[in-house]
Amino acid sequence: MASDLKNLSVFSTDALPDVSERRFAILVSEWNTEITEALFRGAYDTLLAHGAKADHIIRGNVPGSYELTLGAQWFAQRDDIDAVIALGCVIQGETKHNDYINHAVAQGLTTVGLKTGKPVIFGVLTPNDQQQALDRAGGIHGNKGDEAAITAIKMLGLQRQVYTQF
Ligand SMILES: Nc1c(NC[C@H](O)[C@H](O)[C@H](O)CO)[nH]c(=O)[nH]c1=O
Ligand SMILES: CC(=O)[C@@H](O)COP(=O)(O)O
Repeated sequence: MASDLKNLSVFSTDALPDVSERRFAILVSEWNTEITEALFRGAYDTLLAHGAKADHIIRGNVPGSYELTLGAQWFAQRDDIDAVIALGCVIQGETKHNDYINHAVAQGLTTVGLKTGKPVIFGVLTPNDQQQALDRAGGIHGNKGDEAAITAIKMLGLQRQVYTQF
């Protein structure tokens, strides 16, 4: 398997932009809270470690991952928010419910980003079981929250590059 024994959170942090004045919203789903709290800790700590200020990070909770989309839209529509990080964990159940949630959230977050022109980061785990979730929330495969934070920072850097005149 592609992810066997790999730390999926290994990423380059070379040439990250200055985000000391950037403002971030982190949305956290309340389903599978052991996992999503670990994702939040990873995202929050990674933002701070790479230049964001604690008072420039706002957290919002949503009941489940399906609600991440509307929560992301509310934050992304704020003039004082530059990027939104959406964190959740949707574990395969007995039915296809998880598929519907995952597809809705992926498409919904994409739409919010496109409509607002702001980075809206998909930090949602879609594991088959609890162990796969634990492995990606600070376990052997890293922390998806770390990755989501770095992704937000990198996209803000690209945004600045794109909209900076020659
Ligand atoms: N089963 C999981 C859910 N289900 C709840 C939905 O996200 C949603 O809140 C509900 O359908 C009402 O709209 N949510 C997760 O984040 N993770 C799950 O494993
Ligand atoms: C993944 C979920 O939505 C959770 O409610 C379990 O779903 P299921 O009813 O398919 O077991």
